[in-house]
Amino acid sequence: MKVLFLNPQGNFDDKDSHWTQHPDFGGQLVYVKETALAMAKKGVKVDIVTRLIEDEGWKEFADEIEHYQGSDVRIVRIPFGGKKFLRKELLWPHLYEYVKGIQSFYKKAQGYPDFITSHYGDGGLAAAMFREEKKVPYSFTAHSLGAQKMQKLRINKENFQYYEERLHFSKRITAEKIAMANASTYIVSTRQEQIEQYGHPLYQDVVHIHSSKFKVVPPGVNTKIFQPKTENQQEDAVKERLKKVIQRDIAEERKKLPFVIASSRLDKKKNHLTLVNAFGKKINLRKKANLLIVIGGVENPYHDYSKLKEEEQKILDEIMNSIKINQLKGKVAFISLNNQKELAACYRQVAEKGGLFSLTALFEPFGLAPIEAMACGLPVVVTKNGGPLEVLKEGDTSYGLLVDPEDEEDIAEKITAVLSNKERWQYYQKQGILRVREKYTWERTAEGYIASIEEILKTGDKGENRGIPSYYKGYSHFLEKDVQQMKEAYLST
Ligand SMILES: O=c1ccn([C@@H]2O[C@H](COP(=O)(O)OP(=O)(O)O[C@H]3O[C@H](CO)[C@@H](O)[C@H](O)[C@H]3O)[C@@H](O)[C@H]2O)c(=O)[nH]1
Ligand SMILES: O=P(O)(O)OC[C@H]1O[C@](O)(CO)[C@@H](O)[C@@H]1O
Repeated sequence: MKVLFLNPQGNFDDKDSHWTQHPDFGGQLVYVKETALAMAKKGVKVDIVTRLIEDEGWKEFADEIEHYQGSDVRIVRIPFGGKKFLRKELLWPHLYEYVKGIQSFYKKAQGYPDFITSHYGDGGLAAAMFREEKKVPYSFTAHSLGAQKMQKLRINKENFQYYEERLHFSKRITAEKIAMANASTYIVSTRQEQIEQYGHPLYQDVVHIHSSKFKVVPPGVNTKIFQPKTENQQEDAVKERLKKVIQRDIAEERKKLPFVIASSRLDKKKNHLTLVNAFGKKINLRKKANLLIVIGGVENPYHDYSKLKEEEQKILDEIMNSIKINQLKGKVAFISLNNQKELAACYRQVAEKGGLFSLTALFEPFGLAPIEAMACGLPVVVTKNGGPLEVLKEGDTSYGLLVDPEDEEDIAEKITAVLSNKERWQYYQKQGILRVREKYTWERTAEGYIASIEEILKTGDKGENRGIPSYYKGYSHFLEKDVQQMKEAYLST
């Protein structure tokens, strides 16, 4: 069986370059790579199909074909939308060129795939356009849906146009709906995603939340990387770097305190700010811990972060401002980590000193970072908005603490509750490790995908035949009326 993973945004290479150092290089790439590798290990022929980029700043993505070391999985890069890097919000008008490129690549080479898995609205739209012409069924994995992002960014009548011009939500929501309507199956990470995220009013004309198309397939954790205490030199390198950061950023009298570590992309919806403000406003929290913020690619934000993208600089400006007005200098440290191995080593160092992981995202569709931190033996205190609600609580059993990400009091209370009670800290350390071992492995994710694909290939394509607006094939402009229509629909929800 031959399966393509369509993931036009971000990019892939053997070194996982740029991961989390750009908003388009995050968990979705981890998810696509790990699921593809795990499926290939089970004998499936897998290609990850993404974009060919010939750009000074993105040198890793100029080869048409690349292999992951030790795997048959190929990264196939199709030229579309010019040569320069484009952030995901700017890909919409070029996806048909991507589809035509895929068709000619596979026609020449070795024939079309049996099945396509599509990722995010852009991958889903491309799969729908491919299927319309070549009748190959596909699954849709949202990773993140536009409606929730709009809500959490508090988009309203006043700022709608501002965000539309930058993030093109009307193009994204329209694409997501096309992807949903024509898909044979929806792969979701949690039941919560199926009911709450797909259940948003904006999607109700194309999806029924109790449809049999839904398959709950949880993502996994690479437990070769994310595991409790281990003896390897990576620890020493990171241990040294962490020591220097403590020396540089933490006041003398506070050096013994444990860390609360935050390690997500600098994206507004990750909401680092409320966590920093909680430190600033809640003395009981400050007494118990220092804050450690992971920022890939920036050595010392107290000194300079001008190399970051404009959006990320704005987010860091807010964080630095909060540190200033709350007199948090000496209580907040920054560390730059360049890959998952270093991240895991840092998690283990924080766990050794009795710290914990926190993520106060306004909305987190699933959240790979929390389960990775748990796998390293770190208790977690994370947002209750989204996937973590289902990951950290099953029946009466709790595997970590859930907080309202906009309530500094709640955040401070839950963090200090774990840090001030050794038994509770040990309980959540154990629960976290157990939860990941029981439920989150990429092998099981691959099994879920293969079972869904085999079922579709046996019972037939379940997708509708909903047409694709000519804008996405370059025959027209995105019509103002479509923007207005989505704006009214969104503002009425
Ligand atoms: O220095 C770093 C820091 C983080 N990461 C990785 O980046 C990923 C972050 O993933 P996640 O915590 O899931 O956040 P997002 O990047 O926002 O991922 C999106 O896609 C994921 C997969 O579907 C979902 O879990 C998220 O909810 C969704 O927002 C993790 O695997 C981290 O290991 C690195 O590789 N290097
Ligand atoms: O915040 P947005 O625009 O919904 O995009 C999030 C998506 O971007 C990525 O960071 C790209 O990897 C994904 O992890 C995620 O699916």
